[in-house]
Amino acid sequence: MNPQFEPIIDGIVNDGYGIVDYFLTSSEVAALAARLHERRAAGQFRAAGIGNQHVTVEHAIRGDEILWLDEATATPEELAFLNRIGEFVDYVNRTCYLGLRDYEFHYALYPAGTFYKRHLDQFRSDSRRKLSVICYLNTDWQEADGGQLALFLPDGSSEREEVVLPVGGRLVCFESGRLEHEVRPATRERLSLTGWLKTG
Ligand SMILES: O=C(O)CCC(=O)C(=O)O
Ligand SMILES: [Fe+2]
Repeated sequence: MNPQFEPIIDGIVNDGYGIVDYFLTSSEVAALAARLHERRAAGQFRAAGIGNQHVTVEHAIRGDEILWLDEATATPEELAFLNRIGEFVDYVNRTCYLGLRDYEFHYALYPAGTFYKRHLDQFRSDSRRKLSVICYLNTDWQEADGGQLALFLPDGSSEREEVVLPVGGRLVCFESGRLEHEVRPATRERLSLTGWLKTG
């Protein structure tokens, strides 16, 4: 029983999503946010696209800029993050038999006023993404800053909305093929590491 991993799994099983605060310490959040800003200043970020076969940039759907993490060029704090995710993957495989084999993560930066409209994370042509994981890298995020992640949870024949503030160090996880969600606009830049735990 892992005190950080177990509540995430419990949340997914019981509520349709898992959430844990302080997955990252405030110094880890600050270090990763600093790496993000350095890499963006170095021109490594690109506007995020839609789709996986024909990728297009559609600002009316999503306005974030992203950079995929690559172990080969990762800094110590990025490697520490990926290793922690690797431990979570091993834990999920020991306790849930999802058969996860791989994971991929990108930094995301939403400039103030940008958003990501309601969507599912699984591609129609590729169902290997099993769990979506988002870890926020914001310092001092307040309710008035906006930028909520809204989760649309099935509730009998209708649905219920849960909103999550992108507080630094907080991790949210849900089933990629099941849970529709959206990112609401914020009044300030909104930072995260977002990724997918995949089969095959
Ligand atoms: O940043 C978030 O809260 C969610 C991001 C998201 O939905 C995605 O990148 O697919
Ligand atoms: Fe998403």
